[in-house]
Amino acid sequence: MLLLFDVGNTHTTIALTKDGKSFDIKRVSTHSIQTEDELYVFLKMFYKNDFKDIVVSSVVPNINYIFEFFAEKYLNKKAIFVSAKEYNEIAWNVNTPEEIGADRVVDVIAASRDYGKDAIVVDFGTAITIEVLKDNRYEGGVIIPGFNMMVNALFKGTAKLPKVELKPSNTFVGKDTESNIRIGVINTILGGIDYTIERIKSDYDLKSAPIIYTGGQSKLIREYLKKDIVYDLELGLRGIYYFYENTAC
Ligand SMILES: Nc1ncnc2c1ncn2[C@@H]1O[C@H](COP(=O)(O)OP(=O)(O)O)[C@@H](O)[C@H]1O
Ligand SMILES: CC(C)(COP(=O)(O)O)[C@@H](O)C(=O)NCCC(=O)O
Ligand SMILES: [K+]
Repeated sequence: MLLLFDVGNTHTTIALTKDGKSFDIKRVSTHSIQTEDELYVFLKMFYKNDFKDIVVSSVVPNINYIFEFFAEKYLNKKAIFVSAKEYNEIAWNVNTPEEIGADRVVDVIAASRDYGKDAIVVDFGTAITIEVLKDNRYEGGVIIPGFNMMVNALFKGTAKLPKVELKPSNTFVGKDTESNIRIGVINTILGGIDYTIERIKSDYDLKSAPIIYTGGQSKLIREYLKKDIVYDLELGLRGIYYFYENTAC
């Protein structure tokens, strides 16, 4: 069994898998991961199996050492970390491939493996990212503040605005402060993403490319997705598995 970690700035998704198709998933808050021994105790509560390898997609480098210590101490192995430069089935057509967040790398790997050589991926996490894949070439993308980040920014940056609960609104004109914020934080961003995707489609001739939404917060907007959008919550986990298959096997 393989143990996969998708370490995001808010949550870490832990997944046990044999085949990269089905996953036994647990979610922890990333800041709760403090030592390799605590991680071991936590994992033993949920998983009885032994782990063949651990594969980590991390965008929080200052806790990567915990996974290294865990792998050495409890598996007598080296933890495997996702990075663009080690995956050569995709051309990383950006200035500094080593700079691409591992979560974006695995989204792109899984998109190319499961949806074809062209795809547009939107990952709704702490930050929202858009990835452009054209002819199996990663052309780069977009980074947008996440919904919660924007609610917090308005709350911390003003005297009177409250921290509102995230709920999309089906109107574009708010009648009270909360709905004004919700429309500003969610509806305008979704509209901006739609506009950006239309521009990407015309600039890169990607008119028929699949549009894939993923990430913890995509659950929030699922009922607002247009019919031509694919909702794939396990995209990144499959990408970690494909990375392992391609680089460690
Ligand atoms: N099941 C959920 N329902 C609603 N919001 C969620 C859910 N899971 C995560 N979130 C929110 O989405 C944001 C980040 O989601 P997540 O994908 O876990 O982020 P990251 O990968 O950046 O750690 C956080 O603000 C978190 O509170
Ligand atoms: C943009 C991100 C913060 C998103 O991470 P997340 O919201 O999943 O925590 C992450 O992909 C990252 O740190 N990227 C590095 C910069 C780049 O990809 O260009
Ligand atoms: K993410």
